[in-house]
Amino acid sequence: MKAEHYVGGVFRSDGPAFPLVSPVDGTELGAVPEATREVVDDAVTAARAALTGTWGAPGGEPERAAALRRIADGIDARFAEFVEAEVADTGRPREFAETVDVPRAAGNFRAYADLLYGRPERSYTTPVPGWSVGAGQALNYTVRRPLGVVAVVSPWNLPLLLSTWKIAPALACGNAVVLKPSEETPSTATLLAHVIADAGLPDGVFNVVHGHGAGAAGEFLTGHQGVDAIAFTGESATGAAIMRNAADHVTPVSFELGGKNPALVFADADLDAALDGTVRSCFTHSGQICLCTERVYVERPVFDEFVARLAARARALDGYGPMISAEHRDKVLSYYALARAEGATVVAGGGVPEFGDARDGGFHVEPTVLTGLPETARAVREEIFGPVCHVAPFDTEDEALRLANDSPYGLAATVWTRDLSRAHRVAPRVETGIVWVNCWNLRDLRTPFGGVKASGIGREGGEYSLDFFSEPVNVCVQI
Ligand SMILES: NC(=O)C1=CN([C@@H]2O[C@H](COP(=O)(O)OP(=O)(O)OC[C@H]3O[C@@H](n4cnc5c(N)ncnc54)[C@H](O)[C@@H]3O)[C@@H](O)[C@H]2O)C=CC1
Ligand SMILES: O=C(O)/C=C/C=C(\O)C(=O)O
Repeated sequence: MKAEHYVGGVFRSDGPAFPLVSPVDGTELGAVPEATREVVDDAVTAARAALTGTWGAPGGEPERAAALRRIADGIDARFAEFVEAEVADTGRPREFAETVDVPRAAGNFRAYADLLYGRPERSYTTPVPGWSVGAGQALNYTVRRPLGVVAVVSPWNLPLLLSTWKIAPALACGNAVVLKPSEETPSTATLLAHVIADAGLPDGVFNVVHGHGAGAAGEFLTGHQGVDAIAFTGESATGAAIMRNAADHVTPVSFELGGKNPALVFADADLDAALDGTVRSCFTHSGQICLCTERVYVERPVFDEFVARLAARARALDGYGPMISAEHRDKVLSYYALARAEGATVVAGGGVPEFGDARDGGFHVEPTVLTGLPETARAVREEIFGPVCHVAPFDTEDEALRLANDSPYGLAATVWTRDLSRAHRVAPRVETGIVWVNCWNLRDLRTPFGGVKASGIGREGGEYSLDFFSEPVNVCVQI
């Protein structure tokens, strides 16, 4: 699929082009148009114009829910093309795109078509006070209206899943959307625009502009006066830059940012299950999921066994996929070097795999297990976003919690224990937005999703997204 902008119902490719590079073997896959300020202006103008139509009008829920279902059906109908595009752009295992990315994208639209009907609003009856005019009562009730034009800025790690996770609730609430996908992974966004065009949404309700972030399309969009809200997933430092840019227009933001996620493995855990879970949470998509574990704390009696078995599993991994770009591979490798310099023992991996085929031109790194670093080490504190974890021992529950919470981030944690009381005691004390007990990345789309501290602002999912993407308006009627 050739990457194109989609603006006001029209596909276009204006702006200088930049190359799209395969992370698997470094070959060029195609060219992507870089949206200029004019293209971004056109997209915001088209989105604003669409708001004057029927899309976000009161009572439009049935029409919007039907449209979201047509989009979901359209994704299903082009399933193979979406899989192809996501695999080519990201280099991820095909099975991951087939079982996670594409089904979940359709699922995001279906979930919000359903959720539109499940929203009770409260009403309050208030006595009219003596100092007011007349007597009797007033009835207060809340109506929800769309925010307006929503900018969605999405990352490269789960391009379709994460963009539709924001687009679906934004559209459900009657907003018009301008999507700026990552420059690294533009293809499924263009394909989605075709599906949305075929689903018959009014022109301008959904728009896509391609291009880079800082000093380019992302910055033009998030600083645009015509944008009423920003939903962003990506690096925490980028979130801070977007906030500064949005401050002039006091634009509300919903942020899903980075993490340095801890796993706590207690000695009473089912160690096989904890190992399986930790292999998944550290190495799925080569660690390029914001929910991935990078810090593992293991109770001392099982520490040596756990490290040995985790390292063996890491060494045996195959087909885990490359880093997204040469730049990101170099960043991850620089952390491997830094960890060594900081005194780490490299128990598994630590380098670049050799395949003896075309993949040697790609951006692969080895799954890596480290031990022996102090908690102050940069490799323990900073998000690496690669297939790497540091494993450290602990002796008490309080120590485990102290270690887990000593982080600028607070996105997701996993706790492995057979002790039910301990699980319920520990989970609320971990300073993250999500705590998984004896599992990882089990998702119910109605639950609050997001992080604390530098890991984000606000929550996505279910009614939390519907709340962000709509404005409550209180109507007070004297009766
Ligand atoms: N928490 C998460 O889900 C993710 C975290 N990351 C982290 O970010 C690091 C770098 O990856 P990137 O793709 O470069 O993440 P990023 O945060 O730079 O990019 C995410 C999106 O924001 C846009 N963007 C970048 N700078 C912008 C700006 N100043 N104004 C507006 N938009 C801007 C990008 O074009 C992209 O669409 C990774 O190494 C990882 O640490 C990356 C992807 C997802
Ligand atoms: O990696 C991220 O940024 C977020 C991942 C989110 C999911 O996997 C999810 O919503 O299920």
